[in-house]
Amino acid sequence: MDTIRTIGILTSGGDAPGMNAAIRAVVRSAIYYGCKVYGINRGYKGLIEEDLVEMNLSSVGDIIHRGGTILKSSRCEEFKTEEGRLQGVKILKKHNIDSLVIIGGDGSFIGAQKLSELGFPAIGIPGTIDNDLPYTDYTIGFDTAMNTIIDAIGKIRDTSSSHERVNIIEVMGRHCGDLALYAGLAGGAETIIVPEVDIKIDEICTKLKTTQKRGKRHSIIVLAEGVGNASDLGKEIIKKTSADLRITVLGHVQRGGSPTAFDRILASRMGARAVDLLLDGKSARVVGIKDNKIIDLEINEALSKTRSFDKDTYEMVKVLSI
Ligand SMILES: Nc1ncnc2c1ncn2[C@@H]1O[C@H](COP(=O)(O)OP(=O)(O)OP(=O)(O)O)[C@@H](O)[C@H]1O
Ligand SMILES: O=P(O)(O)OC[C@H]1O[C@](O)(CO)[C@@H](O)[C@@H]1O
Ligand SMILES: [Mg+2]
Repeated sequence: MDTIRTIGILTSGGDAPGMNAAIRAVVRSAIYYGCKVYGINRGYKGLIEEDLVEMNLSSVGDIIHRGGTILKSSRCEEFKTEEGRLQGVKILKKHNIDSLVIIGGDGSFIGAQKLSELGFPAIGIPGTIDNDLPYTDYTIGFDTAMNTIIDAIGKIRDTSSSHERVNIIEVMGRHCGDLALYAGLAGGAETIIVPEVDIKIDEICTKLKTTQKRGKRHSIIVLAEGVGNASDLGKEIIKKTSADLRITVLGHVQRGGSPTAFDRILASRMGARAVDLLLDGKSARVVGIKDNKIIDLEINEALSKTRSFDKDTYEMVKVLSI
């Protein structure tokens, strides 16, 4: 346990279902091992503004099943500046906080990396629906968001089928196509469009025509937001096919809701590992999961990895959706 006695915890960037389960795991493990924990509200913004409160075992009661984050989240431009970060460190030191657990996505991890460069011990837990961190198989929230999308696809499929329509469903994920790919596969989408694979409008329209010819009454196109917007794509498809087409932009419904069992378990395991690392005197590391094993690695190494898209699954979907 050595020197670490007071841990700060915050959630940053877009919220993700399962963040609460991760907070619970960090707080409960840390207290179990005799540490004090401060919850910092509203991410890096709350840190700079000294919005923090000491947490106890009950602070994290009744939250494992709740979406969102009890600590709230934000995007904070000021933390991208050296002055902002130094102010953050000043607040942490004022409260004798000697290490920080940051639950967030790639942007939040850059914040954590820069904090580490200032000599402040930080550990990152990946919490984002986007699944866009290459060093880990899954980020907390991805599974829940994927299931939310699948649920929506099922409902849209019913009405698309009744009306023999094409429906484009635009999903989140920033520059990452994972949500579109796996939700599209599980939802039986006819076409999946992701930023990682170039697809021409003619290919999309040909697929529509061939599936219609063999009697399919509906067509679901899942579009990742990183490619472009559904409305522009819809106009192009109508020009070439005169399809009866509707658009659904799923939006922030994908960020909410009770986390799946997978996300709750993942978050709990990652939260506990983060505390273990701090107790072992480690810092500047991030937690992840590979082949169902919880892993940790240097934050610099994690951020330097490049994403490899699951092209095999993408190609398989093409075969299965003919
Ligand atoms: N280059 C940077 N230097 C310092 N801090 C950063 C940097 N980039 C991002 N951050 C901090 O992390 C916050 C969250 O980043 P961002 O908005 O990219 O979300 P994220 O953590 O990637 O999560 P998500 O993508 O799921 O919304 C930013 O608002 C900022 O405070
Ligand atoms: O909540 P905001 O700020 O509109 O951000 C939306 C973005 O955040 C995410 O939900 C998570 O990074 C993205 O998928 C999406 O592009
Ligand atoms: Mg991000």
